[in-house]
Amino acid sequence: MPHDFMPGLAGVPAATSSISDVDGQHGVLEYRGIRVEDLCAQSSYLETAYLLLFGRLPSRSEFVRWTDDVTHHRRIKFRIIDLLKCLPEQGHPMDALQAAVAALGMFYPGRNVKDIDNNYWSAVRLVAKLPTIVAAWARLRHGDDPIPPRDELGFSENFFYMLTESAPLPLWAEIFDDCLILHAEHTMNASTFTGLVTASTLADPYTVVASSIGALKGPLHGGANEEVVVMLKEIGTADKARGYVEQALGSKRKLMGFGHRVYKVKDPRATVLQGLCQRLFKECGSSPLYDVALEVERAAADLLKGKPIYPNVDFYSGIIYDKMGISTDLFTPLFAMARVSGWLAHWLEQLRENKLFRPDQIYAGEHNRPYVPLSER
Ligand SMILES: CC(=O)SCCNC(=O)CCNC(=O)[C@H](O)C(C)(C)COP(=O)(O)OP(=O)(O)OC[C@H]1O[C@@H](n2cnc3c(N)ncnc32)[C@H](O)[C@@H]1OP(=O)(O)O
Ligand SMILES: O=C([O-])CC(=O)C(=O)O
Repeated sequence: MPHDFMPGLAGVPAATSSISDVDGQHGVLEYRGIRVEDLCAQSSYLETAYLLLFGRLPSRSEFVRWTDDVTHHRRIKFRIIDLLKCLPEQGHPMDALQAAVAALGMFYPGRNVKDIDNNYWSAVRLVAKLPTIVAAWARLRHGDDPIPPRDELGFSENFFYMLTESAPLPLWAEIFDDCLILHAEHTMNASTFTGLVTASTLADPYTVVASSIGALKGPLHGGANEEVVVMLKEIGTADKARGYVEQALGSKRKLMGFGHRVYKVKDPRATVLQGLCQRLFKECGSSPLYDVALEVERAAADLLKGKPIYPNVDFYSGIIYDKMGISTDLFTPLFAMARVSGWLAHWLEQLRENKLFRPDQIYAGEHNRPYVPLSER
């Protein structure tokens, strides 16, 4: 049956889902019906991950069990650390993360994705171990030993501890946890769709997550958070922002961290992230990058008048991570650490009524061409 071709599948539903919803006209994002602003104000990343994965907020005892399970699965096998040691230290951390996650699956080879108990433990391991892999790689590439997790530290606190060998200020852990909540899920984005296609072949969840990590890396998707800070540093000072934006738009270059397939207003996550920037700066002093970013947003609003192109989630997140001393090339791995719960929620949902993804194409090539032997070409 012929259908209209929609480049980039824009507006084409790829699944029926009850995990999250975006109202792109009004700038509303809900996870399982709860607004992200409310989750940031009242929940934690781990509780939000449970909500996404299992469809509702946990009871007290469920939350204790989930937290204990994740906490006790943070360690990674020394052979994963050996694998990371073999990778080129100048390589991108997203590639190291993807390789390590794919390799994790070799240690936990349960192939039966219909086994609900096995699936629970796969979700626990992936949520628990991604931060350990990211922190281990961040240290190993500089010749430092990885720092093992500490069970008495919360999810975000422990990540900072594994990265820096010291627990963060409580405010930093709180703000970082909110960043993870904001990045945890976002309907049928490119990396979730990638994971869903992989899931539909009944591949194991480590392969699903490894394929999603690959899609997240690109600069049109999660990789934009790194590009934004590169751009802000290149601009340098707020007074140069307008000229930069004029030049970029004049030469049809995209502003990184702006625009979205679904949002036709400012991404609500960008607004929350700005609030987090302000809380952080109140305690730790301002960031010149933030002043440049505000000016870029102002200039873009003037120059793009009439076009629905506003800051997205990637615009302000890196400014927070940069202020916390995290290297720019770790920003997209931080996104993956958070988004793994969304990817896995979609994996579990897909398995409930799986149908292999196998879309069609419109063939635009030739037919019946003669084969010309090499000697005659
Ligand atoms: C977590 C995330 O993935 S959020 C997105 C992160 N990505 C980025 O920030 C990269 C920059 N942004 C973009 O490339 C795009 O906005 C996307 C890929 C996110 C979504 O875009 P799409 O829905 O595919 O729209 P598309 O790229 O076709 O753009 C439509 C129009 O808006 C313009 N536009 C879109 N984004 C931008 C931008 N960031 N800067 C300038 N112009 C833009 C395009 O040039 C195009 O203009 P035209 O109609 O005059 O040719
Ligand atoms: O929804 C999208 O296309 C991209 C996005 O914002 C996300 O994945 O968080």
